[in-house]
Amino acid sequence: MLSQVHHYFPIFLDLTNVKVLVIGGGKVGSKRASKFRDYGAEVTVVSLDFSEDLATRNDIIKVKLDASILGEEFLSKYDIIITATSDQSLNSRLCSLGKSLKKFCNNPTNPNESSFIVPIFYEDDDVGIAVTTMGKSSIMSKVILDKALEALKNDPKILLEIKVMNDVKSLLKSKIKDPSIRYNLYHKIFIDKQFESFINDGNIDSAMKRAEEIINGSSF
Ligand SMILES: C[C@@]1(CC(=O)O)c2cc3[nH]c(cc4nc(cc5[nH]c(cc(n2)[C@H]1CCC(=O)O)[C@@](C)(CC(=O)O)[C@@H]5CCC(=O)O)C(CC(=O)O)=C4CCC(=O)O)c(CCC(=O)O)c3CC(=O)O
Ligand SMILES: NC(=O)C1=CN([C@@H]2O[C@H](COP(=O)(O)OP(=O)(O)OC[C@H]3O[C@@H](n4cnc5c(N)ncnc54)[C@H](O)[C@@H]3O)[C@@H](O)[C@H]2O)C=CC1
Repeated sequence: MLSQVHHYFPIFLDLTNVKVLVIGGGKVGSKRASKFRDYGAEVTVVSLDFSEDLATRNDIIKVKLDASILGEEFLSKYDIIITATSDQSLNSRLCSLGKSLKKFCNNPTNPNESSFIVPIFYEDDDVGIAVTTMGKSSIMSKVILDKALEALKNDPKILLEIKVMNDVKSLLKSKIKDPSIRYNLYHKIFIDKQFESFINDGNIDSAMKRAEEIINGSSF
């Protein structure tokens, strides 16, 4: 797994109150600024000019400035820095300065310099799926994501089972104090044939009753 190639650890971040600086307010910068803002980050865009999309967003701070004058003091104020100007060497320099200040930096023009990649993703209240091809092709990442979503759509049982297994977890937490016993029972219920067959029939009430039966019947 750990070859010479740059590897990235996937995480799902809560961006509430996270301070994001986007440098460059063109096509790429606007899209990223909007996405990060939509997910709760406090976003500032520094650019020579701003796209129409950005101009209409009053929930994003815009600073009209030549980014080549930005230094440590300014960058220090942010948690995440995205360098999306049309000047590649400026992007590289600022991303590298950001990383030296222990900030997370994304340089969309050069994934090898980025501390994280912005993946193609889908997320709702139940499922999050993020795909990258390590910057090789965002088009192919989209193809992979669409295949995963199609597979989910064709198997509605999975979505039902996520809800049921979450209910089973709540039930276990209310009945059993020891986490290791809970964990074992959680798996026992999941692989139980009767439980599975109730889920296959969409019979949630019976599935939950069966789960309770297994919990009550276990010796703990
Ligand atoms: C490494 C990465 C940056 C990172 O670190 O985050 C990166 C890199 C590059 N993309 C390029 C091109 C395009 N990217 C898009 C779109 C998206 N690209 C995004 C992510 C990423 N792109 C990261 C890797 C993700 C992965 O591994 O899959 C998305 C998800 C997020 C977002 O941009 O907000 C967004 C999805 C929108 C959607 O479809 O839902 C389009 C289409 C469009 O804009 O409509 C095109 C034009 C067509 C094409 O060429 O594919 C180029 C060449 C630039 C040049 O020509 O100079 C580079 C640089 C290079 O390859 O050198
Ligand atoms: N990762 C990705 O998904 C993609 C990356 N790219 C790359 O991203 C970069 C930006 O692309 P676009 O947004 O399409 O370009 P664009 O031309 O739409 O926007 C560039 C922005 O940078 C700003 N800018 C330029 N020099 C500046 C400076 N010194 N100080 C402050 N702001 C400055 C401009 O004012 C402009 O708003 C390009 O290098 C391009 O190759 C392009 C397409 C997709």
